Amino acid sequence: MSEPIVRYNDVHKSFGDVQVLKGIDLDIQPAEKVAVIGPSGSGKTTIIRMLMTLEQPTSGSIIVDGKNLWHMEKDGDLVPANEKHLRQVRGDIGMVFQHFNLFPHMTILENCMTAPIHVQKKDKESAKKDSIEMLEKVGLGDKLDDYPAMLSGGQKQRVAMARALVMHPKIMLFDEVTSALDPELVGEVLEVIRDIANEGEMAMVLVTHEMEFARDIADRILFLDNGVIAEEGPPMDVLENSTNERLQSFLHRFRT
Ligand SMILES: Nc1ncnc2c1ncn2[C@@H]1O[C@H](COP(=O)(O)OP(=O)(O)OP(=O)(O)O)[C@@H](O)[C@H]1O
Repeated sequence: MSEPIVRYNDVHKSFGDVQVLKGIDLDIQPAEKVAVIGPSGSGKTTIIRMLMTLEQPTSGSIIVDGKNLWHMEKDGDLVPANEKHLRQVRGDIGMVFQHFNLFPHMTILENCMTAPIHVQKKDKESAKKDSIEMLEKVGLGDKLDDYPAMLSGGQKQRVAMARALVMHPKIMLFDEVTSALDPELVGEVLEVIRDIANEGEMAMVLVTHEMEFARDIADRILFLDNGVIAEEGPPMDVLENSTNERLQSFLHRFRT
């Protein structure tokens, strides 16, 4: 097996007195697709927000592509990471949120071009070319000059995906990206994720309540319960064959 692209080592996270993650050990392989399921409040979002450096573990470490997220080497010692180090690590990771977080005053093309120009320091022409290519890939090649307010929720979410993809991340994180959508718009967004997954190159971590979708595209499903990974394995094992009672009752709620 190759070196993992992501490694969590005994990661704990507390907010005040509340222990949200209680010892997460997890390796994710390059190109692996991992779906995270679990009850509300079990820590699913916190797990992936930590990968994006939006939250810092209370203890334990997270390694992304060989780089420690929060610490860097200096003169042979591990010291707290500086902004430059964090920017470098973040460069490997793209994230799509439940709420689209688009810039309302920019066209969708400008929304996509901003990070390549300002973060990756690409020239405007190549940022534009890449952004158009990604927007075409998510089916929005005819909307380049529209503003976010002119788009449906599904289209906005597809812009958010193009904006993350244009950075060519090694890992894509999806945090309940269909939860805020009207039911009839969910399919078009899942279809785009499925296409990205089928290309196969990137590792993907998806927090989702779409069990059928998780079954279809994930290599592995993690059931997070009360801050620990209570069950994990291939979709069939987790969704059909597990004897974990908490998992069974969680799944039962989706089936009824
Ligand atoms: N910034 C924060 N400050 C304080 N508490 C927080 C913070 N972020 C998360 N929490 C708490 O941590 C717990 C886990 O939250 P998290 O969002 O990771 O759960 P989740 O499994 O994604 O839930 P859901 O399915 O409802 O989105 C919750 O009790 C939440 O209130």
